Amino acid sequence: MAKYVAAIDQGTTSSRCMIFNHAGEPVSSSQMEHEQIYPKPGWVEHDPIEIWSRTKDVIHDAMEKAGLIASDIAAIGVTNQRETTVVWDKNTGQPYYNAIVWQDTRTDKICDELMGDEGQDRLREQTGLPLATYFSGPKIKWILDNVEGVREAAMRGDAIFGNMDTWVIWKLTGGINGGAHVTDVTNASRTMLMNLEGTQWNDDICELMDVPRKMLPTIRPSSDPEVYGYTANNGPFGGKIPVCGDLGDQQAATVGQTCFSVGEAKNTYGTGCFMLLNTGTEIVQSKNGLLTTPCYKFGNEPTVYALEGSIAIAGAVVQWLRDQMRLINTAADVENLARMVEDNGGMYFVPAFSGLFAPYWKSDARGAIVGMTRYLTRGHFARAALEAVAYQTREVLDAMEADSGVKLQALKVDGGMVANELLMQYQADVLGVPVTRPKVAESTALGAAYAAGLAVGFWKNTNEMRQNWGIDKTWEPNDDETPRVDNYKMWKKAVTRTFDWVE
Ligand SMILES: Nc1ncnc2c1ncn2[C@@H]1O[C@H](COP(=O)(O)OP(=O)(O)O)[C@@H](O)[C@H]1O
Ligand SMILES: O=P(O)(O)OC[C@H](O)CO
Repeated sequence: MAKYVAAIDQGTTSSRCMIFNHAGEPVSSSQMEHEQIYPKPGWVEHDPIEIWSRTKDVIHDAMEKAGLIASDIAAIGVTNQRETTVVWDKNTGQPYYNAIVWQDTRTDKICDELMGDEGQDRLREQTGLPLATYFSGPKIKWILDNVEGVREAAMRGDAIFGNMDTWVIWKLTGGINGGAHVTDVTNASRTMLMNLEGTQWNDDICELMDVPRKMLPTIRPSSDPEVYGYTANNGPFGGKIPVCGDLGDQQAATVGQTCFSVGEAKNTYGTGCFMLLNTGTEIVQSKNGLLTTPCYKFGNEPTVYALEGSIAIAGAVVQWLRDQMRLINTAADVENLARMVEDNGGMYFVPAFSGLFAPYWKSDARGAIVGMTRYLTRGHFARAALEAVAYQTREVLDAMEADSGVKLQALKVDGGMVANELLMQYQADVLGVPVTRPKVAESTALGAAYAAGLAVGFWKNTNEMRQNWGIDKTWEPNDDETPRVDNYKMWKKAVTRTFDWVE
């Protein structure tokens, strides 16, 4: 009897393989970063071949560390950076172009044209999303319009599209030898080509964006007892295992944090930062700049939806301080550097590197550092960068409370940045509610494992998963009102300085 479930988490910064036992505890883990490619200002790409190669490496490594073979694994779940777009030749397995990453802003003109006179919310009712560079539909159009021969190949049925979930599942289940070309409702929705209601491709929007319908994957449940496909004997797991869980990474973290009831929310601090609030089977349209998105669909049960506050730059600002500014050597160093100063010294850093996402949706905003004086030191840069993550989260939480009428009592957090204790305390101070980190902070991978395990009966129901959740640490808000009131007011003022920058 297989005692474990494997999860592959293909994130913006790295790819991970984690193996969990029935108690939802990680028994093995392996992670590798991949290259971030910046060909022009505002453009961000990944190499899909490098990503698949890293994925295979982390699978081998995680299996080897735990001394496991394929028959020990009951099921595999995949979770992924959402929206990032790959178009490849199904006969050769070769991508026609690098993956265009969710943060990439090259489709701003395409989005402007698509808006026409109707504005940013033209497709919001059907898709739950504003027209923005973030989503895959316009990225597919860019590849079809700009890479020679791809449109013709798509018309012939040779060029196929996928987000990273689709790419990884296709590869895992055999690739050119009959790999499954599938996605799940959570990922499909982020293309802007899917109807929220009914969770099917919308032919009118496909036509509007000039995307041939036949290049799109089949939309399946996030946890699918019918199984997307099986790993090949000569694949990285070395044997036949059902691949039957697929969730966008933010939805996976919501599942991993066991937010199964209406009104439960989590916030994940990775490259970006994403807060999701479970709204049940009801589709709640946002009036305050949030997204409406499927949260998960388990088998034949109805789709559960969420309100989402997406922040483009969170951990990415720390990477930028490390890789481009060379202020720190490792991401973790940012905490010590920030602790060298008492406060932000009046400096506010709005990292609108990819424009501003929720709640503003301004593609033409760009980053700004304001309030600078000669008093400031390197420590203030680190401090202001971390504070920016906390203020952006407050903006999203305010919007979520306004949209849902739910007053959050505590915030469940996870992701790479929650190792940063200074940030977590400041987050509690800015929000005025406790912030809680679970025992397993890799909620994203755990959520993908839960989706796959549920499909094969490894976990019987969501109650079993809830029992696995436990608290590692809680940060209580400080009594001092300054961060909540005065600093947040200055942050709001700083944000306005980034608007309308791109001509
Ligand atoms: N101790 C830390 N303090 C602040 N940021 C951190 C810390 N550790 C990691 N990070 C940031 O967290 C991000 C990685 O988190 P992760 O959840 O793995 O992201 P992703 O899923 O987007 O690849 C990186 O952007 C990194 O800069
Ligand atoms: O890779 P992450 O964790 O920053 O998540 C990226 C999101 O899925 C983008 O929508």
